[in-house]
Amino acid sequence: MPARASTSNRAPARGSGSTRPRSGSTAAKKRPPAKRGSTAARRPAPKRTQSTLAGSLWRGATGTWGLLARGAGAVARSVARPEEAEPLAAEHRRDGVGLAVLGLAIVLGAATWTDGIGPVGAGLADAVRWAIGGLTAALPVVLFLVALRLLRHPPHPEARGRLVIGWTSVVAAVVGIAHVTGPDVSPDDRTGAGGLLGWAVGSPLTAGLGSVVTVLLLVLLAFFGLLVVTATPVHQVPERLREWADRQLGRDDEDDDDLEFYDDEDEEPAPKARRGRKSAASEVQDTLDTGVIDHAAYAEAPQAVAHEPAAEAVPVAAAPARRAPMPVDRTAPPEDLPPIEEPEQLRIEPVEGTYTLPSVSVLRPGTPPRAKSKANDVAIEAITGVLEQFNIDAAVTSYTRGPTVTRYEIELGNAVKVEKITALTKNLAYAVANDNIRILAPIPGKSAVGVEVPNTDRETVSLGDVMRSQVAKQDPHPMLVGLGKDIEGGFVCANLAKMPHLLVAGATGAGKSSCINSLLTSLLLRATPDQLRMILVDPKMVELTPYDGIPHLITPIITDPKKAATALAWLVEEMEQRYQDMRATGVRHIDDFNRKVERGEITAPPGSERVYQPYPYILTIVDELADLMMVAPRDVEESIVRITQKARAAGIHLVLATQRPSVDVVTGLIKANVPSRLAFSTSSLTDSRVILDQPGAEKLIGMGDALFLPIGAGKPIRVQGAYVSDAEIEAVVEFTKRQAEPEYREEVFTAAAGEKKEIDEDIGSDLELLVQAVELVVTSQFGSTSMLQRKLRVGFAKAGRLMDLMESRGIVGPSEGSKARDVLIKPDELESVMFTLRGGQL
Ligand SMILES: Nc1ncnc2c1ncn2[C@@H]1O[C@H](COP(=O)(O)OP(=O)(O)OP(=O)(O)O)[C@@H](O)[C@H]1O
Repeated sequence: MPARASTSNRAPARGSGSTRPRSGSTAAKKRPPAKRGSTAARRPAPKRTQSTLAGSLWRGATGTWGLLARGAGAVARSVARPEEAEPLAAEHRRDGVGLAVLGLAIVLGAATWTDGIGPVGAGLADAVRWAIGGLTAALPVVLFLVALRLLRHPPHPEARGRLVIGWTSVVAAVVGIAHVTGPDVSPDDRTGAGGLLGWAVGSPLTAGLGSVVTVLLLVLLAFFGLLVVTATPVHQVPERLREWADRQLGRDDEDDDDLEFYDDEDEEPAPKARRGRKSAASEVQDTLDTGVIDHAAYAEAPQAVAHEPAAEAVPVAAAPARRAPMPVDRTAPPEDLPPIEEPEQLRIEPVEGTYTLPSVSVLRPGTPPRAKSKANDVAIEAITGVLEQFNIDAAVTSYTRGPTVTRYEIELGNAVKVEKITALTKNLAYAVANDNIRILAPIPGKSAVGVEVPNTDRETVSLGDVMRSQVAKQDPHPMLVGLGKDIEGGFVCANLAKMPHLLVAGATGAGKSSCINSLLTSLLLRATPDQLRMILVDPKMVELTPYDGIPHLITPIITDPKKAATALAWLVEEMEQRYQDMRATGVRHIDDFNRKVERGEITAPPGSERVYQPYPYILTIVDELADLMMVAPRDVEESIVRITQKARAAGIHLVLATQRPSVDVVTGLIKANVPSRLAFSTSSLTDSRVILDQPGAEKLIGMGDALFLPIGAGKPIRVQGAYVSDAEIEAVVEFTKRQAEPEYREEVFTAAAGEKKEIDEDIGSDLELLVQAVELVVTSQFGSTSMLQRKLRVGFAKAGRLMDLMESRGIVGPSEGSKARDVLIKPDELESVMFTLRGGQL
């Protein structure tokens, strides 16, 4: 249990920061024992056999001499080259220097303030007096403080240069001032004023500038020295003084007894007692060496963990017993369910006869989950080892094992910064031998830091298990889909109608297609064609082929991106139509509309030839958004934005998948309107940011490992995607196909063309001329009317009309007098513009 480590425990760890070996045992291993040991063992044996008295004496003398010589040599070498000698810890060297300075303070104090000192001490005091004059009287106090500082604080090698410059300036200024302002002294006896040093600093300045100016300059030098020593820029002086005063006041409240426990100071801030112990001087120095301390955080830290003090932390071995790793309700074993009988969406008539949903028993069960395995114990040991090596007061208190990763929960001791764990990400990854670890600091909703480590023995989550789980059973909504299992082993389902639109993205091979298969299979298990209609867009031509011919389709699977753009335009029209009906009947959601139509509570207005029918949900799945965005970026983006902004109430939902989550595919507008995101493993942090607006997906490990960010959630949840095999898909699809035929709606492709016909009227007989004009303007990126006159051999009036037609279609900007107009279309968008101009035909 890594409760606060004692000083003796810390020593070797500090050593680890130096170039010397970290632990004694390692040091022992690294020293070359073979040389010393073997030499010592071999040498005496042959000599003992032929010894005489004289010879023995001679050998004894030479041996003793040799030993002494080797000992002296070793000491000399250790002083000269400590890194090659028997290691002396940095702490011991610093303690030695501190004690030596303390000894010097005692000697000088005795020599200066008393008579009880011998000739050596007196001589030393005289020499010091000769060097710095009257300031010698204060030197023992200064040396005492320096000794305290050395003994109580860890070294800060990076501050050494600054401190030397600062203190040199201060000392030079003080002895200089003492020389100028002190009594006149003879060159033979400078002991009264600033001594030899004072004379060296003060006399040249006084000779050149006069004593008043010299004193002023030396005061400035002393001030500069203090600024350097305290690492305080001039503009921060008031702030630092205020902080210092605050600390002084705070310290006055503390119990004086605390001061007695004043011991070593270490990087780890300790609880209240430690704060009390800290002298103002040491706090100032901490501030100087480490930058401004966040005192608010410092004060709050003990409270943050007050409910669970470090002393009561559960030892690692007991951790799993203390916490139930899995919530029972969500991980209850899946069970066979009858098909949903009372769906929320109302039936409509197109399917003749009764439509039976496929049974979920068609889907196979997955690997049985395991609450723990040997791999978990090994990982706990590795993580605990890292915490101990770095002397962090924290412990692995429990863990939750998911199908793909296990999350180890680390609880921190008092006043341990969370950043200390996050800074160790690489060391933790090294210790568990996996570079895909993810740190959650903290775990949302918990006072613990989470370390997610991939399981070496991962489990497959089958869609069958998810759809048979209690979570799925409790919600009979036809749009409920099985997503997978979360990190705690709980099943995760999502209602597509509530999302209301979903972006699925991730690198190739990360598990998107498997996810879309799971979504589609879930829907086929739950929704009849009366409840749900689909438009499937599959520009890759292979991914969605198994679903060809299912009765839920409104159109055959669309593989042509241009046709997909047209279908999206139709969806916009359909949405508007539904809105008009809802407005006319005063309902706000398609579910209410359907319910009221079913009950006969609303009918079409008198005089209208229409008969209201319940509307099915419409789900459009685009398997590769990038392909659509390449063909007709503007139209596709516009349709998607219009659908996503309003379609929720109209029962129209989009699932957009892409393996290229770049900003030109998932544009800002699309992102802003598709609030639910499912990110599979991405190849870069940038991609993760595009999908989730935060990092994380780049740390996923593929094969269905995903981060799910549902609408309104701040933090994504980690989910292992459900897997459904091709055979299972085929079985489900076959079952649905036997029930009913798809009823394709021709208007999906003709409606948009019809709309274009109106545009054609506007263009009239000038279509071919306009097409040529657009081609000219877009390829040359030069919107000039006179160019059109020249190249198309038309008159000024005709060229002007063509230009106006182009302006009305957003191809060129408005007229700017005699200047050429701005061309708003790039050459690579030309094809889609032509397609639109020609009324959706090539
Ligand atoms: N949820 C899952 N559970 C287990 N294995 C999975 C899961 N999802 C994907 N895999 C494995 O990963 C492989 C690739 O997955 P998939 O084809 O879904 O990736 P993709 O992201 O769609 O790739 P692409 O963009 O190239 O189509 C699958 O063949 C399967 O073996």
